[in-house]
Amino acid sequence: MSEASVAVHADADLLAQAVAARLVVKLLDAQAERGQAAVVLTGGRIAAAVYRAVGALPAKDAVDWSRVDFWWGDERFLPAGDPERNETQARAALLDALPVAPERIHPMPPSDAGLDPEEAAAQYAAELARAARPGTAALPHFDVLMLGVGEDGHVASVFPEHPVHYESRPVSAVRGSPKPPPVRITLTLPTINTAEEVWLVAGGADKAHAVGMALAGAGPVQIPAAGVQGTSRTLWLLDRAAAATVPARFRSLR
Ligand SMILES: O=C1O[C@H](COP(=O)(O)O)[C@@H](O)[C@H](O)[C@H]1O
Repeated sequence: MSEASVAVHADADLLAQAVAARLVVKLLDAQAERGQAAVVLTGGRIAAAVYRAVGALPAKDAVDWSRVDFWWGDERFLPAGDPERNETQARAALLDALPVAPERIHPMPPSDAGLDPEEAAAQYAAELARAARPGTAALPHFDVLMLGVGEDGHVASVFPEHPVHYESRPVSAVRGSPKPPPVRITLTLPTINTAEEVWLVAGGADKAHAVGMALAGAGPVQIPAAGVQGTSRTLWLLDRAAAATVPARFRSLR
């Protein structure tokens, strides 16, 4: 497990551009090492800005997008194509414009697929297991997993004090989400923490309290972002407003 590090950018626009540039480089490095790459996408406002920024980068054409697997960290359990789905957002902001391999896009099941949320979560866990190295793991290798951070400190759809914290399966249905919509599907924190690199991306003053609490060592049940650690790297990517209460010991890393 890795120690957290923090990078701060002047504003949300520069943050999105910097994360986009990092993502392209990370995918290039992964493809150079492994011949392919796997990224776990997130949802929310800053994520959409990052996806748009990737789409605008000339260097994106250096990535072999047909050898990138796209997974999701969480999903709002809504019908296919609903604009509030994280999948719909990522497709519109980036994936539809890239030469991706359709079979390497792995959205979480929508609510109109004939499955209840628990069945949908189990189906996603089975899809992850199929992509794992046979006999060695229940999950694929994730080169980078991106997370937004909620004002309450939630990551993916792991919310403060929610029973999902006690779920032992790798993917969980979430009922009674405090943020709409109330039904969701999420990777659990132990699953998130199998990723090689986890990037927590947050912009705006409304995120400052949660970011500060997480980096100050809050408990993960109270502030789920505090429970996130990549196996090689845990990187907080912030704008100045979101970084306002980052503890002093991280300041030299800015
Ligand atoms: O509902 C969700 O919210 C968070 C954060 O979204 P933001 O708009 O406040 O940045 C997001 O990371 C998560 O994937 C999503 O389902």
